[in-house]
Amino acid sequence: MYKILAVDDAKDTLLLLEFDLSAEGYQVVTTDAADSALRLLEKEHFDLILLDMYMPGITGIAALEVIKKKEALQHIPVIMLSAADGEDEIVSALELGADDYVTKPYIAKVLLARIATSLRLMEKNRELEMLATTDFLTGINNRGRFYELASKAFTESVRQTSELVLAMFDIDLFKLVNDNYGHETGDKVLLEYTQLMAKVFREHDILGRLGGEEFAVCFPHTAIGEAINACERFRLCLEQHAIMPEKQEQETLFVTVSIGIASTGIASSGLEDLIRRADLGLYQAKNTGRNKIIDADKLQEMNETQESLIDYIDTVNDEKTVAKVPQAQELPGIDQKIGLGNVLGDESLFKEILVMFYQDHHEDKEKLQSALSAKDNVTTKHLAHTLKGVASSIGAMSLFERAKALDNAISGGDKDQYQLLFEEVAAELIRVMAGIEQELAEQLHDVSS
Ligand SMILES: Nc1nc2c(ncn2[C@@H]2O[C@H](COP(=O)(O)OP(=O)(O)OP(=O)(O)O)[C@@H](O)[C@H]2O)c(=O)[nH]1
Repeated sequence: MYKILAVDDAKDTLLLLEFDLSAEGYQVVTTDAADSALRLLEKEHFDLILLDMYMPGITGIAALEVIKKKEALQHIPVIMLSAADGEDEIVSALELGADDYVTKPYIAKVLLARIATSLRLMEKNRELEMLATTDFLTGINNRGRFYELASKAFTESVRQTSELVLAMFDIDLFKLVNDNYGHETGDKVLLEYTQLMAKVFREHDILGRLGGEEFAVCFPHTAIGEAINACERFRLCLEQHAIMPEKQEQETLFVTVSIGIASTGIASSGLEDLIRRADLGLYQAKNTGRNKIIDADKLQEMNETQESLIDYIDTVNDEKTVAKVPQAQELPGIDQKIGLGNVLGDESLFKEILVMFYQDHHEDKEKLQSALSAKDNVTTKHLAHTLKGVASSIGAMSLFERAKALDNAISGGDKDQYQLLFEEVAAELIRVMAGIEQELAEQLHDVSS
């Protein structure tokens, strides 16, 4: 049943409204002043407001202005009730966002018809908003809506100096589910996975599907330890959750998830930075066996400890005797802190890995281009996916982000974007490879000869 708030200083009009609207099946709440109406709107939910233009104290127009400026109220349709001669006021009310107006004394049939039209429009708007903000398969926030809500929560956390945590989730080896059980079962897995998420996480945690099998949760007002516990609970629940495939003859299946987590406990320049760090944790989880949670803040702390250890060793030893890996700025596109951290600070191993990376991937640009030209999405996806993984291991974070964008676009079938995203990957590949070529020329030569 729709609930309508009727605001008018004339008691007889309120009585009439209450009678006419109740007879039509609406729930009616009446009040004779705008300030009490605004208080009621703070406390209760209403589907429509009937607002008299002229009232002592705060006028209807002033109240309308307040309503249309408040995010939580501005979507409620407002029908102004006005004396027949108030044309200028009617125009200003419509300009301020009133949805309609009805002149007094009103004709019940006309008023009811206009209320019905406004409510119908409101429902249509709600539906459109749902479609624009909800993921069609799982019913949770889509990427755009997730970013919008998480950004708001982030700003709020800065204002209130409270901690906020962001976790990125990626179902492990999900491609195999589709390959072995079919796409329909893959969809079922995504749906049950989301239902489990909604069950395990709290109502005010923000859930979103960012694309494919990648999800995120933003935990406002939460300490990192609590968020890790919640994620661990989810990881365990999922691991034990049996899913019935669509084809009955197939065996029950189980999936696992890798999770990267980061908090505002460590200085964050913004939501993007938090997401980037959580993403880094996620790919570390993927690269070190999957089905686990990696706290990216710990990775950072570890890197910082290693860095000070390296600095200490450097000062103790004679510079010439320490085989130093080129510094971060000497290797374009590579964050040495991350790359070195991934091999626990072992510099010579890091060099070897860079050489291997060069050997295995310096022709990826050409390979990607020819796969794209041949419209061979399987090969393009494979190349982008692999590149994404290895780029994160060596700390080539920009390359990682670009390969990931291409990988996601292919998973989402976003064909218009392929060439553009490929060009971004290609440009970064050239930069990273040229840096390695220049700095590690000797090692590359040793390996090839
Ligand atoms: N059924 C189904 N599959 C999807 C959907 N969106 C993306 N996918 C599939 O998800 C798979 C993602 O696979 P990859 O990105 O290769 O990664 P993975 O197999 O999960 O491997 P790791 O992430 O390395 O553990 C691809 O096969 C996509 O086709 C969807 O809405 N439904």
